[in-house]
Parts: sequence; structure tokens; C-alpha cells
Amino acid sequence: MTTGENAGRVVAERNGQGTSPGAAGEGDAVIELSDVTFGYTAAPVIEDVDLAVEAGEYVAVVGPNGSGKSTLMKLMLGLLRPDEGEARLFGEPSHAFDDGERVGYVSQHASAAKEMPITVREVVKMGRFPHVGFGRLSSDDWAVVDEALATVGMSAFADRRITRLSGGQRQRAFIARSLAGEADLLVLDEPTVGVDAESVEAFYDLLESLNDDGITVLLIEHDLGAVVDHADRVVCLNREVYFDGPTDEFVGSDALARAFGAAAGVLGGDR
Ligand SMILES: Nc1ncnc2c1ncn2[C@@H]1O[C@H](COP(=O)(O)OP(=O)(O)OP(=O)(O)O)[C@@H](O)[C@H]1O
Repeated sequence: MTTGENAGRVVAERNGQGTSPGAAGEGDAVIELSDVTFGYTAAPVIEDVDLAVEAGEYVAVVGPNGSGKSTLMKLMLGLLRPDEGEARLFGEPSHAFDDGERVGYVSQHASAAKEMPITVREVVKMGRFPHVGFGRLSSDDWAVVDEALATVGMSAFADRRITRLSGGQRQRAFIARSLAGEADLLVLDEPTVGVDAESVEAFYDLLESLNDDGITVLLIEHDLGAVVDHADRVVCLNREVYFDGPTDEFVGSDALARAFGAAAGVLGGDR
């Protein structure tokens, strides 16, 4: 599958259409957290987190169960507001960010779509809605939809019901929806839960090719092997940030053991 070439076509189209005057160039901060502290109760589950993700990066957030990864993601996306500090998305306070199509979100629960009685193309078409004001799609819009399907290698499944796909195929369909929406940032929360090993590898190859073509990728991941093999940068979280730096430095550091404690041996696997 030539995902790299296809991804290039869609991204070129994305850029060519110049939908967003504030489109992030390489080096611009896409996500910024400054001294962010947050708790659902009085006890913080995120404490004093400083983090900046720049356009074009491929960053993985890792940490043990309950370490605050999903909470951090919600703070980044403005779904939660910090108790202290500030979260910004594309330069705006995250909670006030209203340019939602720039952010593609793929959850670990793609299975939630299992009951949707619609085809893959219809799912991907939804990505165009913010661009067409929920009106009819033009032939150019449909071309973007079809390019997005091609990019993720799902053209052959375009007319198949989303209910009749494997977990990995479904995740691809949701990525295609984000591409059709011309997302600059893809946020993925443990996207390969329940996906078979072979499809997982191809899925990470797809993310890498999208990142090569300029899409910023933020991956929340429990599979450390996938992180080590694919992300450029690792943020290791357990309420606080234990490590933030290049993946190869993470591998040789003691951050894993400190953040994961006794679970490190298990979660670290044999990598
Ligand atoms: N809505 C909520 N209300 C109260 N506490 C919550 C809520 N959501 C999460 N928590 C708690 O906040 C802490 C961090 O949870 P979070 O889901 O962010 O961790 P996580 O690292 O994503 O976990 P996992 O890897 O298991 O998905 C946990 O102790 C969790 O029990």
C-alpha cells in the first residue's frame, strides 16, 4: 500500500486549499500546557505539567493505568479546564477553541461505531460537514473524501457498512474522516486496542506517513513497543511529567521504572 504517496496528495490538497489562515507551520506550538494542575476532586491527577507540542511533531504520551493520560488529553483539547495554569490549542485557550475541524480525534472505542448503520464513505463524508455548513458536498468535497479514503487504504471498502469492518479498518475510516476534515492535528487515545497485531503495524506505518506529510500526531499509548518504534518524542506521565524528550533517550533512561514503578518490567516487555 502506498500510503505515503497518497497521504502526500491529500495533505497537498489540504494545504493548497488554505482553509485556515492560521495554519500551523513547522515549529509553531500546536498544544501548550503551562503549569497545569487539575483534579476531579481536591487531589490533583495532573500536577504542574508544562508541555508544548510543535507543528509536525509525533509525540507519544505514556504512563501506567490511571496516571492521567486521558485527563491530560482532555485538558489539551479543552474538554476540561485546568484548576491552575493554562492550556492552549493552536495559540488559543483550549476551552475557547472553536476551530474543531483542525483537530482529528480517534478514540480507543472505535467499536462504539459498531452500531452505526452507515457506510465508510458516509463516515468520511462527515469530515467535510464543517466545511460545507452541513449543506450538500460539491464534487471537490467528494474528491477530498475519496482521496482521504485512498490515503488510509480504504477505497475498496468505501461502500461497506462501518459495522462490517475489522477494528483496524474502522480506525482507518475514522482517520480518513479527520483527513477529509483537513485536520492539522491527530490525537489518538490508545487507537489500536482490540486490533490484531498485523493491522497494528500497518496502522502505525500509516500514522508515520501522515506525520511525514506534515500532520502533527499526539498518541496516547500503553503499548511501549509501538511508542519506541514510531514516535519521535515521549512524554512519560504519572500525575507529573517524569520524562519529556527524544524516544531513544527515553529508552535508556530510568524514567520508565520511576513512573511505572513495579509495573515497568511487565509493561516494558522485552524491548
Ligand atoms: N470523570 C472522573 N471523575 C473522577 N475521577 C476521574 C474521572 N476520570 C478519571 N478519574 C481519575 O483520574 C485519574 C486519572 O485518570 P485517567 O483516565 O486520566 O488516567 P489514564 O492514564 O488515562 O488511565 P488508563 O490508562 O487506565 O486509561 C484516575 O485516578 C481516575 O480514576
